[in-house]
Amino acid sequence: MLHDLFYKAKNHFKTSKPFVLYRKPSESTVNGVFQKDDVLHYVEDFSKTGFIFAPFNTDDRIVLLQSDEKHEAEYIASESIKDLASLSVVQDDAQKEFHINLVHKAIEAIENAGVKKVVLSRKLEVGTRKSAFTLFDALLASYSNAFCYLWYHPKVGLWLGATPEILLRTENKQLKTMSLAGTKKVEEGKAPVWGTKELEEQKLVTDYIVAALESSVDNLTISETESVRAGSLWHLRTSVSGRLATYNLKEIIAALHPTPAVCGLPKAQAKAFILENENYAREYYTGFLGELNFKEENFRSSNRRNRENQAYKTVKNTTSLYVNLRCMQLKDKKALVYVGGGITHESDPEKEWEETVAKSNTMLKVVL
Ligand SMILES: C=C(O[C@@H]1C=C(C(=O)O)C=C[C@H]1O)C(=O)O
Repeated sequence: MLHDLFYKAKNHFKTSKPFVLYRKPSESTVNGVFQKDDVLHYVEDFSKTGFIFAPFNTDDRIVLLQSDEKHEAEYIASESIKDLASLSVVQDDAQKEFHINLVHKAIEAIENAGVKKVVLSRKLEVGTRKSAFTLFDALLASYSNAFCYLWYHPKVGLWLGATPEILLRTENKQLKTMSLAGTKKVEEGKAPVWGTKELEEQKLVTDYIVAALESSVDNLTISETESVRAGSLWHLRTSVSGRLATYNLKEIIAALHPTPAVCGLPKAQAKAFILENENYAREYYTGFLGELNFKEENFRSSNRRNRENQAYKTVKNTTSLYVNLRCMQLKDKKALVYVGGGITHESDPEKEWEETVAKSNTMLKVVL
């Protein structure tokens, strides 16, 4: 039962032991991975099994939560959670001015320094008395097609999120990823109409992913681009899939992360711009998280005529990683909410600010 899973996680939290609770997009199972001690393990070569939590900056190390115990429970919507109200958050004028100046600076770098796209972000803080578990429950209730999680390590912190973006999924050598970018607010009853700015910035991401995978993935298939809804926002999404020539996760992740959906193009220049000009550390925001090398058992039976019923087992190696977006960190009774957006030569600074405000509502709706 979900109650028992939460109870177990709460005990882990009280005794300062690492755990993660998560539900994959459009699934009803809530999974729990529990580590028995508070050792901080790191990913070395992506060969181990566990739940990983990676920062934006690839110079920093990736945390591996060891899967000493795993439990799961079915999510049943709780009656107590009402539809989320629309929000009015007091605007932070200083942050707005800083962000708009930052966007201007990026547009200058795009016009003069050969940068094509850079994703700029900020962190906002709001007080909250709600517990991490209440917030996670609200995420589960509100965002059924997102990857919802609550992650804790006493030596790292407490993070929650509801992300719409897959970094990659592998099932043995079969690989799936996506290019997700471009943002529009949902107007109920209306289909989104995309402008060239969004179409171009999303295509940059698709082209980058295809180029990054081309040499190591066979039968690369690229879907049509479609509009997908994430809470009260629309995004553009193209799915990319294929078969890995050799199973080398380290190489594939290094080729993909950080994609221009969260960093920019060219990658090194955009990353340098971000690290130099955003006035805070992203930490795990725009990093990635999820299951690494989980074993999935499949039972198949072949009942040919009246022969003996042979059941046999195949074991699949699966990895499911998500980009850490629409997320927050809980610290000292405060929610630190992280939001950003892609800047191109067509960006309007005021609109870019508004886009970050709209994205912040995904978390603020459950916090406030
Ligand atoms: C950077 C964020 O989102 C990313 C940027 C988007 C954009 O620029 O339109 C859209 C989806 C994500 O790829 C965020 O949510 O903070």
